[in-house]
Amino acid sequence: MIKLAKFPRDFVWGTATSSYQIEGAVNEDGRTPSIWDTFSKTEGKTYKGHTGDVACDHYHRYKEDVEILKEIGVKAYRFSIAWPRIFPEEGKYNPKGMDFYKKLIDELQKRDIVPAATIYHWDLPQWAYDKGGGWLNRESIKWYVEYATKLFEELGDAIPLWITHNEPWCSSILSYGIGEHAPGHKNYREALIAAHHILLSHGEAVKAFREMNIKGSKIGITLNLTPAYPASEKEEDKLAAQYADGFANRWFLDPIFKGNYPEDMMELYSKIIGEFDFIKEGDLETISVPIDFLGVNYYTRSIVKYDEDSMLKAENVPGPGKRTEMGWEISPESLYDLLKRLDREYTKLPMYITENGAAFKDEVTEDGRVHDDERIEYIKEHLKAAAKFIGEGGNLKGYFVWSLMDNFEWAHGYSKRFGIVYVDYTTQKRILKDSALWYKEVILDDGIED
Ligand SMILES: OC[C@H]1NNC[C@@H](O)[C@@H]1O
Repeated sequence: MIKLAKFPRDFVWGTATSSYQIEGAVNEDGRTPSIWDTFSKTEGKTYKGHTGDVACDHYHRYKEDVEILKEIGVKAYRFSIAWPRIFPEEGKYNPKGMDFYKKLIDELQKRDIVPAATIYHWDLPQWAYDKGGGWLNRESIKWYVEYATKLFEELGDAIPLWITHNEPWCSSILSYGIGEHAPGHKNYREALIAAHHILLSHGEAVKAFREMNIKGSKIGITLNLTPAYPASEKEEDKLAAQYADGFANRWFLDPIFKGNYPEDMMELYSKIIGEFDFIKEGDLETISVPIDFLGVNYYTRSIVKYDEDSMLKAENVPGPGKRTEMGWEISPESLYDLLKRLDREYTKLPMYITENGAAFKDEVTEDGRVHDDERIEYIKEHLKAAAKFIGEGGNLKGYFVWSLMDNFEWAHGYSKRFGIVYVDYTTQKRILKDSALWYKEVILDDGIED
């Protein structure tokens, strides 16, 4: 068989999840509600009112799930830590909450699986939101640094890869501006304030991490990035793509890697939100403190045409490619373009694809299997794009499939399945889909064969 794409021997093959999406046990061992507990219980916010109350019951089944990770043969496992388990109230540390993660890490270490921990994957403690709107309150930075510092103290060098935030675009723009995610605000000025404080909290946590000098551990941030393409060669469509790129990507990449917000977007946004009075002296220096790696979450691209009436002067145009169950166009070549652009314009640091994957209509067939050929094809094509980038000298060090298992897909509830492991939510039975069996072979071969 010919090898389609070969990866380095030390390439980090992984899968990813997050606390609120898989753990359940929302009232156990001292955990208090997060904004997602509140949001998912608010009428009309999630598909059929689905919540993370039980999810995949991972809090009780973590040993079984780590055994599945071993069976698939992953080298690393990316999970997130639930802030409301660690600090159920402001300033009140909860050791029982930390114990769960110590047991999870212990199970991973016993199987030589590298833990990669995301500090914040959207489950802000409700108490933080109740104090001035959570990320709208500049005090959130202090609360976050206290939380992160406790994690560094208790888990420190047991976690070789620390990720400060997952997708700040989602925890700010989607959550405070568009309103699709918790806390469900629809105020663009608030969205930019939240984004600024989240980025500041990232920088302050990196500074705290450096002061603790944790041997063998690295720290970075994960951004969801969506390359934007003009619908035509018309200048106005190119301008639309520039704004769409600024909206999705540069508003976060520039402060982190260039120490400034993008001028064109500042100008565009100033017409909408007025003064940027929430940006204080020294903030951008903090946000742009050096990190060790960049996590890239990639799913799809956008194609836009000029639209005079829209805030961003851009209107999405459907692409020609096939779509996933999320309606996202499948565009592996755009992942290659994205990685090349990051390398060219932003950073030579190591990068990890910390999420890539797809939702498809998965069914358990007569044979008790899930023949998810579309997901295999999706992952294969994106791995080929990654291999091409590496082959050209790109500093890509790893790839984490989103997701290890089907889980709570936020506003879509359990209606969208991203896992390479199927979860029967009535029995909590796990079934390795064909994609998990295929991924196992890819990991064994460090490469893809057709
Ligand atoms: O939409 C799929 C995934 N995208 N990134 C963040 C995760 O929490 C989502 O489930």
